[in-house]
Amino acid sequence: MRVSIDKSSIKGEVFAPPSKSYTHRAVTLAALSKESTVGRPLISADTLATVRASEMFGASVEREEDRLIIHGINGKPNVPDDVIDAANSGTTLRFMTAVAALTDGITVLTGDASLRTRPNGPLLEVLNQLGVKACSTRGNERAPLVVKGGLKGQDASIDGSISSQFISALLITCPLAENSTTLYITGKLKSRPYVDVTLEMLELAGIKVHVDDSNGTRFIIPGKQKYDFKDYTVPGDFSSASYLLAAAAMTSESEVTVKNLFPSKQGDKVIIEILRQMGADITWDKEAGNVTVRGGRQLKAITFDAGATPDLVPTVAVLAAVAEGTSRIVNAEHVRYKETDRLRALATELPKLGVDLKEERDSLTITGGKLRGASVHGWDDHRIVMALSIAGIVAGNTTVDTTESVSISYPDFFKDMRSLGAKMEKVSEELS
Ligand SMILES: O=C(O)C1=C[C@@H](OP(=O)(O)O)[C@@H](O)[C@H](O)C1
Ligand SMILES: C=C(OP(=O)(O)O)C(=O)O
Repeated sequence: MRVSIDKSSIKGEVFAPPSKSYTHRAVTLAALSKESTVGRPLISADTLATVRASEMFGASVEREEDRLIIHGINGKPNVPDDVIDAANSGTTLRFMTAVAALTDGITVLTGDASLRTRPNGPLLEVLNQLGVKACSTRGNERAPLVVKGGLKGQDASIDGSISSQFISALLITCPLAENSTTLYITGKLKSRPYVDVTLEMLELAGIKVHVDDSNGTRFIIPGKQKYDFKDYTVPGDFSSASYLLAAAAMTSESEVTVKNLFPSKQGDKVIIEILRQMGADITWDKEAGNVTVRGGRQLKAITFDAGATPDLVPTVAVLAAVAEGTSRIVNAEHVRYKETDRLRALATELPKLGVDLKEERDSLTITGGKLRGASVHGWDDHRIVMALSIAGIVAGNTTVDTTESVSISYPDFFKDMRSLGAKMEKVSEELS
């Protein structure tokens, strides 16, 4: 679907949508427990993929007003009676590939065209070290994947430089293995805050994991543990909030408060520091959970290391496009393995809006200036669509296509932006 966007300032208050990452974990841990409720879950295409997969492993999930009631499988997943389709969700595919290792049969997992291009090699390799038979049908480490259960647990090492989801997936399932596992991380662990979110949730479920960062990183995971995840309420999502906060910072006369943003292990809370560093007028009332941004200040260029927080790259790239000076987004190679190659996508679309940008293997160099309206492509990637959309309220006279992809993480993005006064109107339905 194409949306047309005109110059706008935005004013008002919006609740941050629930966190996608916390919702995935809450549903997965609840499914491995006996009985749990998950309050204020994000209901989006990605998290529904995790719900469906959990049900295929034998859990039952009922939706009651603003919570999910989950009857879990108490650590023993059934062999699914059909292929598990993770759709567009990398988190679902990785987590459920590891859950499949706990069954006493064979599970096939697939995804949409985008997900079937994303790498899973390190996860497959380490599962085979841990007593599982795991492979990809095409022999290219990409979904469709086939997993024959038999997770034993032992010492193993895994490359952490491609995706932290492989590590989170193992932290979730190895506690249920026969034996203990020590997981040694090789390479530079990227997206570490997401592992910290996993560890936080495991502790809530009564699962013990010892983290040793003294000489490199290793996780010591005792086996034969039991999940006891209880009632949980999902916090607000800083990655989704980043678009609202950045939009306000880039447009004069804007004043926006995003609510439901409390101190969190989410790495993407750093968007507040980034905006402050760029000179934005931003305040965070941590007790009330309110972040307020007032627009109108000239933003200044920054250097942003994307190693820990890859999902902020589209937001920061657009901020850099209007900032005074030259910004660098570095340590970003793993941002190429998301729904799209996001460095490539941004390097293709932002110049159409008049942005001076240079793409290198693991970085973008962006010199800020005046944006001009253009017709840009969203690459069927929710984060590219939302970043280009907020660029559109600065540039004016802009259209963005494939906007239905916001259903992945922030289904109400356009509704919320319009409620704040953004001029964003649906133009057409693409023939898909
Ligand atoms: O564990 C998670 O919830 C996520 C981890 C990150 O992926 P990588 O660890 O592959 O960088 C991030 O990009 C994704 O949106 C969510
Ligand atoms: C890459 C993302 O999620 P996933 O890896 O779960 O597809 C994302 O939300 O940007």
